[in-house]
Amino acid sequence: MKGCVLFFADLVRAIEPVPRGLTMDFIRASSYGSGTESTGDVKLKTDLKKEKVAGRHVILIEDIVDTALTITTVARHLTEECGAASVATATLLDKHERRLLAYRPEYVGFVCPNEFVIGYGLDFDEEYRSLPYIGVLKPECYAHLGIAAASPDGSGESGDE
Ligand SMILES: O=P(O)(O)OC[C@H]1O[C@H](OP(=O)(O)OP(=O)(O)O)[C@H](O)[C@@H]1O
Repeated sequence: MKGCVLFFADLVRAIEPVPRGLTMDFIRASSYGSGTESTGDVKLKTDLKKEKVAGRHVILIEDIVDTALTITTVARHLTEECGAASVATATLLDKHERRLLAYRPEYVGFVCPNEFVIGYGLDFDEEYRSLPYIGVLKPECYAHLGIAAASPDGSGESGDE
């Protein structure tokens, strides 16, 4: 939820004409600890009422789809537990090279290279979310965690060290 809040705010204000019947809600889903890799254990926290979702068409707004563990978990929750009529995803960034689960978002802003990106909502250990742009985190910022730099070819080896 925190990652998408800036994109969400800009996106909904750009929809013309103002849609009738559009309602908004939030699900907090988190699987990243203090590192750059998903823990794979996606936890959902929400007070979304099933009756507000049942039978409705839902568009999930994401800042980034990476492994797709998060979006798959949220989409499954909305369909299987809340009874949504349909679920589509609009993501600002699609880092499809790193998919662990097959998932194709219906709406994609930009394809994202396999770099650790921060800003405009995206964080590293909760920092940098407020940057008004998206940037690539320098590997030296997370080298102390023993994490290999991301690389555009997905090998985990950085070519510019
Ligand atoms: O496709 P995935 O590998 O699951 O990664 C994408 C998710 O990771 C980030 O959330 P994060 O868990 O860091 O929580 P946040 O929104 O609080 O930053 C991002 O906002 C997506 O929801």
